[in-house]
Order: sequence, then C-alpha cells, then structure tokens
Amino acid sequence: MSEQLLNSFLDQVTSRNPGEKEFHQSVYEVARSLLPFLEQQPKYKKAKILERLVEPERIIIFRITWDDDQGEVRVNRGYRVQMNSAIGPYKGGLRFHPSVNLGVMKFLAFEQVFKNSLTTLPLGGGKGGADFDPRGKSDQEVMRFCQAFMNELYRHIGPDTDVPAGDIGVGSREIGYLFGQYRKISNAFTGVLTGKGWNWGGSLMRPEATGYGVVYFLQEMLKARGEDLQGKTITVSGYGNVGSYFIQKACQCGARVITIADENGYVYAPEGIDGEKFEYLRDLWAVHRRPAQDFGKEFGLKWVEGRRPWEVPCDIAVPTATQNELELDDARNLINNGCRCVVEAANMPCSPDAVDMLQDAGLLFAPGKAANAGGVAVSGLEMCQNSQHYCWSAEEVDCKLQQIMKKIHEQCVTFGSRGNSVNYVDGANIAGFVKVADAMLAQGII
Ligand SMILES: NC(=O)C1=CN([C@@H]2O[C@H](COP(=O)(O)OP(=O)(O)OC[C@H]3O[C@@H](n4cnc5c(N)ncnc54)[C@H](O)[C@@H]3O)[C@@H](O)[C@H]2O)C=CC1
Ligand SMILES: O=C(O)CCC(=O)C(=O)O
Repeated sequence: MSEQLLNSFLDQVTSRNPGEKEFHQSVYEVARSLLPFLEQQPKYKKAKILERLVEPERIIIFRITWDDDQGEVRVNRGYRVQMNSAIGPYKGGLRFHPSVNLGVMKFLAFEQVFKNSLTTLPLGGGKGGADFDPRGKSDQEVMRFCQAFMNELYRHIGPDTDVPAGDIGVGSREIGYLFGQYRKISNAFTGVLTGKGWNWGGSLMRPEATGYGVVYFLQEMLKARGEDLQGKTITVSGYGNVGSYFIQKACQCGARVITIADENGYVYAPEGIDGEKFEYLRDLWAVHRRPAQDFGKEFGLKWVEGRRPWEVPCDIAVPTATQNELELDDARNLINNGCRCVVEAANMPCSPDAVDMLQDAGLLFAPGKAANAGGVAVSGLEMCQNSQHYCWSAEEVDCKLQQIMKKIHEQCVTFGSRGNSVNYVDGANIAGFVKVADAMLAQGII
C-alpha cells in the first residue's frame, strides 16, 4: 500500500473531524489494515464503504441538568454516537468519566462497529456517555444524574433501535437507575439496555463476560503456539469490571496476576491476586470506587507511585483500564523484560507506536476489538433472552461465550495469517469490515 494513499485518506478524516485525536487514532489503525485489502476489492472501493464507515449515521449531543446533595445545579454534556446499523441495532456501552468528549465517543463507536461484527451476532455499533464523574458522588446524586441523562436519551433508543450498556463508570448501579427511568417514561419493560440485574431481565454471566472472554481469547492464541496459561505471570492495570473478572478467570486457569493499577501508580502483588485478595478487589472499584492504593494498604503490598505496571517483568501484559495507557516506553520495558504477549482488554489501550514495536519484536499481540468482544457478545445474548422472555443458565451462557471467542480467534487467523504468524490486528480489522461492508453493499446507497 502506498503511504500516500493512507496519508491522503487520513488527511480527509482529520480535516473533517478537527481536534478528535482519539478518533483519528482509531481510524488510522483500521485504515492501515484495510487499504491494502481494499486495493484487491474494487466493489468496496467503488461503493466508498470505508468513507461511509468513518461518518457516523447520527450523533446526539445533549444537556444534562441535575442538582447535587447541596442543592447546587450541575450541568453535564451527554452523547450517543450511532455509528453504523447495517448488521443490527446500534449496540455499545455508556461511559461516565470526566475525559469524555466527542472524539473519545467517536473512537469508541467506530471500534464497536468492527468488534460487534466479529461477535458473529447481528449487532450494529454505537457508544455514548457523559463527562460526569461518579467518583465521590452519593448514590442519590448518581441516581438523579442517571434519571436526567435518560430523560433525553430515551427518545433515541429502543430494543430494535439502539441498546446501550455499561462502560467505564457505568456498572450495575447506573444501569439500574437508567433502566428504571426508561421504564417509567416509556411505560414499557423491554430489553432496551443490557447489563441489567439477573432478576430483572439481565443475563447471567454478563458481569463476568468481558474479562472471561479476554482469557478465552488469550487461551486460543496460546494454544495456537502450543502453550497454555499454567504458571504464566501476568501484569494488569485497571481492576474494574473488565480487570477484576479477567483476574479471576486467569487465576482459575493457573496464571498468577501480580499487579493492579490506576492513574496514580500500581500495586505489586508478587504472590498473585486470588482468594480473599480477589474478594476485596472485586468490590474496590465496582462498589466503592476506591483507588488502587487501598488494595496495597489492606494487604501490606508495595505501592509504586506515579509509575505504570508495564515495568514489572511478566510473561503476559493485559491493559484493562483506558485508551493509551501503554505507550512506547512501556512497550520497550515489556520487551526488555522478556514479556511475550500483550492482550488489549481495554479499548485502544496501546498507542500505535507501542503496537508497532511489540509486533516488530515478535510478541503475540491481540487488539481490543477482538479480545474484549466477549462483553458485547453476552449483551447480544441478553437481547436474545429478552426477546424470548426467557433466561439461560450461567453454564449455557458461558459455553456460548467460549464458542464465540473461539470463532473470533478463527476469523482473525483467516484474515490475518502472514506466513507462519498471525497479525491479529489486520485479521480483526478485515474480518470485522467484510461482514459490515457486504451488508452495506446489499442495502444500497443509503
Ligand atoms: N465493561 C465492559 O463490558 C467492557 C469494557 N471495555 C473497556 O474496558 C476498559 C475498562 O472498562 P470497565 O472495566 O468496564 O470500567 P470500570 O469503570 O469498571 O473500571 C475502570 C478501571 O480503570 C481505572 N481507570 C479509569 N480511568 C483511568 C485512567 N485514566 N488511568 C488509569 N486507570 C484508569 C479505574 O481505576 C478502574 O480500575 C475500558 O477501556 C472499556 O471501554 C471493553 C469491552 C467491554
Ligand atoms: O455490552 C455492550 O453493549 C457494550 C460493551 C462495550 O461498551 C464495549 O464492548 O466496549
């Protein structure tokens, strides 16, 4: 592929979407895989599929007004980016975090289109959220915020239109308040959100699904190299929904997870995180929204201020927190310390130069859109159960999740095999693209 072609495409995207640096980054990563493939596929080029994919079908931006416990009026900004619905209703999480802006929402929605396509389920891609920080807020404040958010969002979503779920800062508590308000306003009990409590329409295994799915994908990658997780040391960053259930399943499979982190530093747990340490950790963020340092204090573990866990020697590194949390220097540290595999459990946690360095050094590298797709896959299964007014056992859901992660791995191998190795980034991008692109071709110029 000529660099010129890539640069000219990216220039167009950048000038049409000024200042949205995370969105530019995610488009760059996908375009690098796709442009050489498109050269061999004139039907997609002629229909300008890639140009259409980078343009959201619809963006909703809205004001959220609520009052805090002191009676002061607060104003936040809410978003829903409905990126692509060619293969199913828009589907993707809601993020409540002060860093949320349009560029972050668009990158997440763009990634979601490819990820959802890889799940093998009929799910379009979308993402939403607000620049609201649930940390330090009372339950009552979070409830009032969620109700105010839904007062606007409800008119844009529906079980066959757009089905939001959780992401950073949106867990079971927030989904509960959002669902309650939707049900009240619309006078309908429908599968309009996923991640619901199991006794009011949720799927068993949805809380565990993203983290467990990452482990299942990692196992497939290792299996392809004749290895397994037994005895491997793993460094992890975030310990929220994705991080904590990743840790649980990785430990069950015989690995030892030796770090957790947040934006202020990391905790080193050389003996691993299981048993009572895991029980404590599971609630630390999910329930209490407390910093990583509390975990160190509770168990007398070393706290390393202002540094990232990627400097700790490990076999496998799994960023589970947020975008660009693993950069070039971190990649260099990992390589120098003998790490052999990096799996993105968060969305776009590795910067592009870090990804290049890791791949050039021959490490196994899994992109988030493949490795973390288990969460949205089980959300898709929650939608199936809701539409049948039925619910499957945890074993049934877990079994389907394992099958889906295996199929995602197979698709990456099909489209990403390069001689004796697999480029999982290319594989995931091309496989995710083809299904959506074919649906767009079939449905005409709309
Ligand atoms: N929840 C889900 O089902 C899915 C989540 N993801 C992605 O996984 C990542 C984590 O999401 P969740 O676990 O759901 O969120 P969460 O809110 O449950 O946990 C977030 C974790 O990241 C840490 N964190 C937040 N901002 C940070 C920052 N700036 N620097 C370092 N650490 C930070 C928090 O301390 C916490 O440990 C995100 O990238 C999300 O988009 C991807 C697929 C599905
Ligand atoms: O379960 C879902 O719908 C969304 C999960 C999500 O936000 C993600 O895959 O990044």
